[in-house]
Amino acid sequence: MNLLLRMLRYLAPSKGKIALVVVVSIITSFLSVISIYSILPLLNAVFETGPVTRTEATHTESDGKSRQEESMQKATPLKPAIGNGFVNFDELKKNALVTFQHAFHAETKERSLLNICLFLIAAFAVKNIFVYLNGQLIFRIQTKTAKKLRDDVFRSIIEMHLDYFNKNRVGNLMNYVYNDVENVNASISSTLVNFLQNPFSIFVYMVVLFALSWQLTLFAAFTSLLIFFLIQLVGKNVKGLALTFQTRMGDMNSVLQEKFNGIKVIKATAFEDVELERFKEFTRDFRTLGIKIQQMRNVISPLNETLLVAAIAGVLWFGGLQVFKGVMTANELIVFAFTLYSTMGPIKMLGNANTSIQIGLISVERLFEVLDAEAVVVNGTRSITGFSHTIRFEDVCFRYLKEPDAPNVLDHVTFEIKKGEMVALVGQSGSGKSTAVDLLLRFYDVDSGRITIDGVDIRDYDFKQLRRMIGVVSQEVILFNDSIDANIAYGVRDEIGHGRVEQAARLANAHQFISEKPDGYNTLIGDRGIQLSGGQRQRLAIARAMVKNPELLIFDEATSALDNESEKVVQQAIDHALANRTALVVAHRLSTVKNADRIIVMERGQVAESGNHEELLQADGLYRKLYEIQFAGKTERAS
Ligand SMILES: Nc1ncnc2c1ncn2[C@@H]1O[C@H](COP(=O)(O)OP(=O)(O)OP(=O)(O)O)[C@@H](O)[C@H]1O
Repeated sequence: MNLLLRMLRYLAPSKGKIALVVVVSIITSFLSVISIYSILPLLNAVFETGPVTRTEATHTESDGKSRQEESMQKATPLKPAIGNGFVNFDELKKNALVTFQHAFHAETKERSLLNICLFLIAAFAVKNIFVYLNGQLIFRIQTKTAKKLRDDVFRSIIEMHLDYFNKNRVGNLMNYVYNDVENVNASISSTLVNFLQNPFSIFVYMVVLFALSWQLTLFAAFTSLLIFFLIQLVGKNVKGLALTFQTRMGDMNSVLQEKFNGIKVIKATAFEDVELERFKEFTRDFRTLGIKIQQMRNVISPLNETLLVAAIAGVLWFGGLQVFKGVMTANELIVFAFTLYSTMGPIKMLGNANTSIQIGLISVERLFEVLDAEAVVVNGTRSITGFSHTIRFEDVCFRYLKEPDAPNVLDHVTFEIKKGEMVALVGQSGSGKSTAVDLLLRFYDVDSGRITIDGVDIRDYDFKQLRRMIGVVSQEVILFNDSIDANIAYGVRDEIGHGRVEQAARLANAHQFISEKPDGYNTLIGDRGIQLSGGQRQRLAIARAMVKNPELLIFDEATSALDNESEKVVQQAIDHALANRTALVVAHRLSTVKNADRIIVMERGQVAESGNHEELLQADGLYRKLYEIQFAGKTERAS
């Protein structure tokens, strides 16, 4: 119930349109009845016997009553009313027919026939204009609601703390934004059609059916229910299989995404044939399932038709008997069959509505879970655009897993970065260097201790402003499929001109290679910057960090090795970037940090030692060991 109420809140901005749907639905339903009912005089006119001459027509007219009217009176003798005067269907039918008869009356029978045909066209045309109008209205309502929901879900996901993305697979998140919203979209349309539009149609069709013959209507209702029940029974099996098919289809998408993303590894290991064999196995299963579904569908279609024909035959048989008894005319039986056929559509939709609404509700529940997810990293209110003195880690402890026996990834870490200093974090892989950076950026919050900027806990600051004053070059270079210019100016495009972009590119040693590209700064670099070399990608990442002239530069050095030439150019770019700037460098190559004001050596989440390069070499501790390992590696490679 709560879910429905919340969904109604999403529909609230469209309440005007929803009211319009109701009005248009009522008009459409009445037009449907009028258009169907006009068939009866048409049939009466056509099935009147004998050639019609003008004299005859004039003669009948001079009698004050047309032959058609007479025959109609004959064909529809007064029958007893149904109920206790609530609805006198016979009167209703007779009046409707006489009204139509008068409306179409003309000098000749041919002319009357033409009038009826023209009216039929006009009535159906007007009705269909309203049907179109309703379709448009409903589509606008459902897409407006789905758009708002999709925007909200995307906002909610993109604002989520980083750990949320560690715990949720990308495919799953994409599912929320695409499939779940799509399900809700379909469900809204189905609900609107079924609860605003179809009830009116069914009601007026029912009135027509009862007016024509209440006995036949009851018989038809019983037969149809039986047939629908049988059809639903078969349909259920297909639905189950179709769901499995959809899941497999989703699996195939994930497999393809993974394989194409990892195409380099596949090629480098010459694994194409193995992957092809795996894929063939997958498509084999896929095909088998497809055949099963199609087999059922192929059975269902003729089966449904046979059952429907059986229902219609039943109605015609029962109706025929009514005609023989003189309870209804043959023409009325034809109109009855036509109306019954028109009623089937809305009733069938009503029957299917439940499934669509249930699927929609499951999706709504999942989406509201995303929307309700609480922020683990709570934003502060203090504004920050720069700092004057010190950034301090004060006895910081942190662990990713919050179980009591999980080890601390950072264990009582204390160090500081003074304004203008370059501080380096070094240590073996997994010692907690990147985690310290992530805490400073408030991707996560410390478990105990605190990080301060100019003495203020960073949890008090607005974290978006905090992040904006920090330029980050991370290990993994993330570029977008856009121009070089847009990639460098990412996030600050509206604030800076091309001059600043070029200046940053020069600082990052990137200007030259950019200028050599055919479109210069407007060159598109492909998905994830695939059209650039590793070194070029790194230099663009440096330019991106430099372009905002950050108060603090965080440099998480890439572990992937570049060739000597690229390494030299990238190192130069790093040196330019670090000059005269407060910087925190996570370094793997100790050559990068020789000039650092302070080097913090991390070991298993703790600060093992700190000092400058010379001091640490002399201390003869972990730093010296690491240095010697790297140095030995270099000399080995050189020899
Ligand atoms: N999202 C995460 N969830 C759980 N554990 C994590 C997560 N990220 C890192 N860790 C663990 O935390 C520890 C510290 O990782 P961190 O990335 O900070 O190390 P690092 O010193 O930067 O390593 P490297 O030099 O290899 O980049 C490692 O043991 C790692 O496995």
